[in-house]
Amino acid sequence: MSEAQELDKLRQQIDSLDKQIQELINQRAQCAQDVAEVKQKYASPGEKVVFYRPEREAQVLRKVMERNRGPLGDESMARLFREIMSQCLALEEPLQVAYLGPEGTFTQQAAVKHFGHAVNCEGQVSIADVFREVASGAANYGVVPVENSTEGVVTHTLDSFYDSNLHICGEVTLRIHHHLLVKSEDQQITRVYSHAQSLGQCRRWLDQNFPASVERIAVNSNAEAARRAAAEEGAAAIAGEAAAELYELVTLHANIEDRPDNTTRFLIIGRQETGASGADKTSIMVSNRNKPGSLYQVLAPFHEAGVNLTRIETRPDPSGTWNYIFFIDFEGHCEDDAVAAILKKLREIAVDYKLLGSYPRAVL
Ligand SMILES: O=C(O)C(=O)C[C@]1(C(=O)O)C=C[C@@H](O)C=C1
Repeated sequence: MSEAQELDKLRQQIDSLDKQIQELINQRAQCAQDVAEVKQKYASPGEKVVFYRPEREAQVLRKVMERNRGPLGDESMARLFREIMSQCLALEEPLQVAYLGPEGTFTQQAAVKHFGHAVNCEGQVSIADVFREVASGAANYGVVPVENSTEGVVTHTLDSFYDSNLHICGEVTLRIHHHLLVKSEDQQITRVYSHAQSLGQCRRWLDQNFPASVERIAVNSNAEAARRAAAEEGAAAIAGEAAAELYELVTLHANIEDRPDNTTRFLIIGRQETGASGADKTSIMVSNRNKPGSLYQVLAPFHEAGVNLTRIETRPDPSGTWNYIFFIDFEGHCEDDAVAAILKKLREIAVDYKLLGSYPRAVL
């Protein structure tokens, strides 16, 4: 057989498989439409039907990864299903998602990683605006950064939960690669723009590669930094690929983050609580009297029940000087017996306590 004949034979196979895949995807989409009808049928009069089910999506993606035998990798296969499910959900209800913008930020990338491409993403100016959009119902869900493996906590996000009734219904993690971006290669760089967190994530690289006379200027977002680098002579930006593409910048140095495993975790916030997926996390905020042993009192129930803490963060309590709020993340769902018993104990002993949400552990 000639090359052309061999290729023709294989391509016929691909055409036939594509036809079957396409038919199956449409059958799946039809099922999702039927699911939507069932959800509507059983809703109480006047109840707002919740079409998006994060726990079910996490289960679907985990199953895809578990049964995958290749040659496509587990994550690549899950990303394909992520998109199929995104399109299926859009048939049930087109979701509005508010994210910390503007366009080109890592938070936008996180939103797409979590929801797929079939949602309407709207960039917001601040974390407070993301919370407001979701609380007012203008957006179904919001995406905000909460911590970075190099620079630590995003305090605005944690503080926003203090007087909000929104729930955490998901998390996404994103490997963050920063690049030094310029409008053209042949200019003298006199200042570098970026978000304060990103300047921190590239501190050592900046120290080694630029003299102190090159100003480091913190701006609202990496995308705003890229916009300035595109507009101003002598300016460079530290930002990601999406911002570089959006503002047509040249990458002078790639991957300049100090730590190669630099990762940011984002939260999905919404107005509904999320059911158990089988591999979940719970986030709470709790404060106790400022006296010896008060943190121990809060943590003891976790130790006694053998429940693993994944993070603990302390923030000043806005209602009293030198009082503190602990933000605690741990494994398990608030419907699990062991977790429910811990939460009951905390409600009894703590001065203030709020369940921020139980949600599926990040799959992708
Ligand atoms: O199972 C559901 O509740 C569905 O609506 C179906 C489906 C899917 O396509 O698998 C779509 C959207 C939901 O967020 C979860 C899953």
